[in-house]
Amino acid sequence: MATTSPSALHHQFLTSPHENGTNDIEAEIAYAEETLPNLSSFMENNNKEEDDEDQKSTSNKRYMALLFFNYFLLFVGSLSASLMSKFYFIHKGASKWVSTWVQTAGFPILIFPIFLPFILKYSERKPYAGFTKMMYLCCVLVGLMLGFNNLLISWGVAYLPVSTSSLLLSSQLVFTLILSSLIVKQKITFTNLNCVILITVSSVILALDSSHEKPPGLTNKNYFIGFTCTIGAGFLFALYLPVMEKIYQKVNCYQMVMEMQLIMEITATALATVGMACDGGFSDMKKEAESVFDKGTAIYWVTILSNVVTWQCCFMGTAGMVFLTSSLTGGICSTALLSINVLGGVVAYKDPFGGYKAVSTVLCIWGFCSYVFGMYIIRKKKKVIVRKNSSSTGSSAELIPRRNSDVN
Ligand SMILES: Nc1nc2[nH]cnc2c(=O)[nH]1
Repeated sequence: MATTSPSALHHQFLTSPHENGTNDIEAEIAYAEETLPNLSSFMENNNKEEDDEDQKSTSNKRYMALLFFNYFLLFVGSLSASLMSKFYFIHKGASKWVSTWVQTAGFPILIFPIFLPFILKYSERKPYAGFTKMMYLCCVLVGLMLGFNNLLISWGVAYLPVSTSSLLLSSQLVFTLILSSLIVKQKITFTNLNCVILITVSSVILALDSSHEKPPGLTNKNYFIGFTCTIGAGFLFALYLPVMEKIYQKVNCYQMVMEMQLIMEITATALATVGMACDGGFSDMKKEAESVFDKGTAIYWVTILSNVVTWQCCFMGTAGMVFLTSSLTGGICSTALLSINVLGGVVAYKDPFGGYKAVSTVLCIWGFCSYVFGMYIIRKKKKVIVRKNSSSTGSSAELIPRRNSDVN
């Protein structure tokens, strides 16, 4: 526990970077002071909180395991959901409502991570303990936003070639950078700007390469609808991420993130179910299964089930990434995967792979790796400063405010 007063520690902490010459860290700390004017009281609270298990604190033993698990879910979920959605459309599936509904209809899977730890007495916390009415309301509103996003994505995918929709969707990264700087005060740094530019350029190259893939029957009206819907989805997803980060600032346990996700997905599924019921989606599904899908009824249902499960992995991974890192990192990971999904198409469906796609993939991997490396360096520098301060003051307190946007 700290033996020096928080304000003295704070002062000493702010002066130490000069000795190290680590000006970027100094700027980040000054920024933390600006955005958290009551830093001394924050540090007192921080000390009190030390005993509580904060699963998003990077000093938590299980942080890295949870981070890798969520990234694995996002990676596998995004790649397989994109391949399975494509499989549905390639084999004559055509309902926009069905492709919207499958994105969140896997919400019952969330019951396992939410209730099993309590039932098996692994955790003493009762599911939904500590939830306020406001939190429920926020989850329902975010769920509606997610439901509209899924609907817009389905309209975009139905009308536009994959290349065009992936180009338009990559605009979500620029929106995410802007909206997260407004909503959660995400700092715009060289590292994140460089990554946003490289991944956006990578998608532009990809789209330019395959712009000739425009289907012959696509009318101007449908092109306009697809274009507007995809840009709208990019904007909604870019809003969804920092809004989730804002909500998670009040949360320090992963289980609560899954509980919130369950409410959001039930709301999004309810929206899609109403749409399905009003617009003949359920009868479309039956008709497609019995006579339209060219791989037969059994494979149709397997495709629907695979879509449900893979989309679920994708959303669980996204929520976990935003909780453990930040909305911008979550957005970067999701958008970088859009380009990687193209490689999935090359391997699974023998899509052509030329020079443009190769350059695009290299840029995307470069942008993503340089971002991860930049984050690693910043964390390492911060650890050194904290250790120096701890040894010179005898304090064991974690002096850097644990605010994800500052780090990510
Ligand atoms: N708009 C949008 N919706 C998604 N749903 C899952 N991933 C994404 C994404 O990257 N963008």
